[in-house]
Amino acid sequence: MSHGWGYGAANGPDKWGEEFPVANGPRQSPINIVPKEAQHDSSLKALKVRYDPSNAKGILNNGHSFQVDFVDDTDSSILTGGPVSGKYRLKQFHFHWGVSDDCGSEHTVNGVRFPCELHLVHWNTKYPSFGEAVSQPDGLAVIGVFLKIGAANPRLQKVLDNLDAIKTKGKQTTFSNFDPKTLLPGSLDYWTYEGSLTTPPLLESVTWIVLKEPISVSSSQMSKFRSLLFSAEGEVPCNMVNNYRPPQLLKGRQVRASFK
Ligand SMILES: CCc1c(F)c(F)c(S(N)(=O)=O)c(F)c1F
Ligand SMILES: [Zn+2]
Repeated sequence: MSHGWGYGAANGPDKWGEEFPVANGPRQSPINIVPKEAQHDSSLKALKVRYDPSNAKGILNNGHSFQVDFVDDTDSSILTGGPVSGKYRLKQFHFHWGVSDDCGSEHTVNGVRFPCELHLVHWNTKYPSFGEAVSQPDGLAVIGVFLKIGAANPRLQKVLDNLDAIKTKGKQTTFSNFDPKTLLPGSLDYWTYEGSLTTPPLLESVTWIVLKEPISVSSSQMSKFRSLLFSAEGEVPCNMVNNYRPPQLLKGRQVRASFK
């Protein structure tokens, strides 16, 4: 590709394989989840997340989404249990969304798309850093949470209130004292499978943990996501919408359920 990857016709998901051949690999993400084909695994543990709000550091428009970054130099914000062994440290969370409420999520359930999907990215502390972990088959664990149109979500609003300050690519601002646990639904029931990053470099290093229960978001809150720009200040404005990769082939993988 002559220019960086993105989500447009010229540089979008159908073109990523030209620069990142792993795009056609055996464990790519996202996938369509078919609950009836997901096997309940009674050996799966309950998901355990403990986050320290003081680890929240900043919020950044990275030109593909926006992310909230966390201090990850201690074990104070970690994921344990669930399908993983050991401790995984929270690095960042970000979202994927559509141009309208009928699309936007990366994972789908029985082919149903949600307007938005939250990803909480954690790395395995058996490795010295995120940078080392991201290329290892057991390097990352990402919790995926669907957002469904309903009542406005006041906890999500605390994040959206900061988007005016990061409208264009490369802009960032401080973001502190926030507990991402407040963005999780009441139930931590999950589906899990072995997959990849859903953006280039598409590394096959992610244990996916997709929560069954969505959280709510209002249509007007969705408009706030769509007010961001892919483009940098001074460039032709390009609305940050449809920053999702469509479902990829399962290629024989098993999806397990933590619940009956
Ligand atoms: C390399 C940084 C990064 C991403 F850019 C990203 F999009 C995802 S995703 N959508 O699979 O959750 C990650 F997990 C991740 F670690
Ligand atoms: Zn993501």
